Amino acid sequence: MVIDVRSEIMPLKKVLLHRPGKELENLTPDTLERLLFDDIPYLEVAQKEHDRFAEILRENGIEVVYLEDLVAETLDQDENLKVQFLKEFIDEANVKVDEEKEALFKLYMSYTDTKEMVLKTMEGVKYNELDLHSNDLLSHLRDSSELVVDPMPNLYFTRDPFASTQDGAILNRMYSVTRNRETLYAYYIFNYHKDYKGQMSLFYDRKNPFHIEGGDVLNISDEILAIGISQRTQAGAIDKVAKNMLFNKEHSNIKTILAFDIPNNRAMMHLDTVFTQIDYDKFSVHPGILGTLRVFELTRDNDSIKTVEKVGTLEEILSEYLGKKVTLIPCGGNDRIAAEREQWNDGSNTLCIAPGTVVVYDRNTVTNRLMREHGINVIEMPSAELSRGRGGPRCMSMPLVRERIK
Ligand SMILES: NC(=O)NCCC[C@H](N)C(=O)O
Repeated sequence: MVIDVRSEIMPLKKVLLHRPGKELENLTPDTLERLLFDDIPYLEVAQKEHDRFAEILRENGIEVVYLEDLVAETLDQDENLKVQFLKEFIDEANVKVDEEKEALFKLYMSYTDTKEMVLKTMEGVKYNELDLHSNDLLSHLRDSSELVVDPMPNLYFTRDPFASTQDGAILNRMYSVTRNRETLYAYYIFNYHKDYKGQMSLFYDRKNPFHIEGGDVLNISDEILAIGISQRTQAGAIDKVAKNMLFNKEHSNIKTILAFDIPNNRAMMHLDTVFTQIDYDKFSVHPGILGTLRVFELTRDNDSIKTVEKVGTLEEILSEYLGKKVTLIPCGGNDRIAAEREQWNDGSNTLCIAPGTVVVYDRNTVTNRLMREHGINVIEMPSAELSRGRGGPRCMSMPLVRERIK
């Protein structure tokens, strides 16, 4: 199977990453908020940190594949497909002038190496890179160093444009314009790459009206999917996923979807910024959600879906559905200042690569020590520059294959 993901913790065998590129250098102070960053990373160091992340994964027997490579392989299969992709990409890039669209197409097609072309689509384009000849008022007034196509700096957070689950993926419509453009890459891989086309299920469509993001989706077990109702994921999207997965015996064993109603704010933008599973019975959690939570249980009821509201603490709810008592390890411990500091720097956003083994940001020292005190094998990665994008190791990875629970 090209995709086989039925837990958050079983040994990770294959994972999708994107190495941060020049898109980070097209961030400017006045675009940070719109492009969802809190500062401008130092690209060379961010790349070194990301290379160490990939090296840690490979050292643990995990096959690392890069988004840019899969997209290039897809488009290299057929020149017409490359043209079709570029036309669709330019349409979704919000370019308003026909001459600029034609000049963009010419620029992208001028790349003889398809991977370089793909990286250029990710990086963003300035007017002074285009061969433009118009002599209208617009052309006289535009600043040639301005961007005609936005960069996509969030692409290294491969967790979000789609969510692997069962034998396929939830291919998302995303909350923001800047990130929704990212989902076109996965669309082309899943529908045209020779290894993926027809070899996997799609449980959501990027053209659906409601937004959902992969950071909100946790594979609690082969039969239970947890999805956050958050700043990034709407209830209507969860209803649609439920219809596509609870009545699809051939491709989905999911029997229950748990929709967690979490605070709608940037610090807790996805469910995986407030809790992640790190062992069979252990979770790293943000103390801010240790109180009573609203969770909705969606299950099949003959030909319809039954939705029941459950009220309880995260510990009670997870213990009930996992059928065992779970331990919640608070991010930053019991010190509120440390908890807020380390949650902001994604201390809860761990990537579990095997039961009890997690990759974490080195900067969250209190949380990392606490996890070790609970017997967790904590593998630290450098994070000073990568964390400026407000995502952690789980955000920066999308599992494609995990071993199944025996
Ligand atoms: N799963 C995640 O928590 N992803 C983090 C995404 C960070 C990115 N700057 C965003 O705001 O979407």
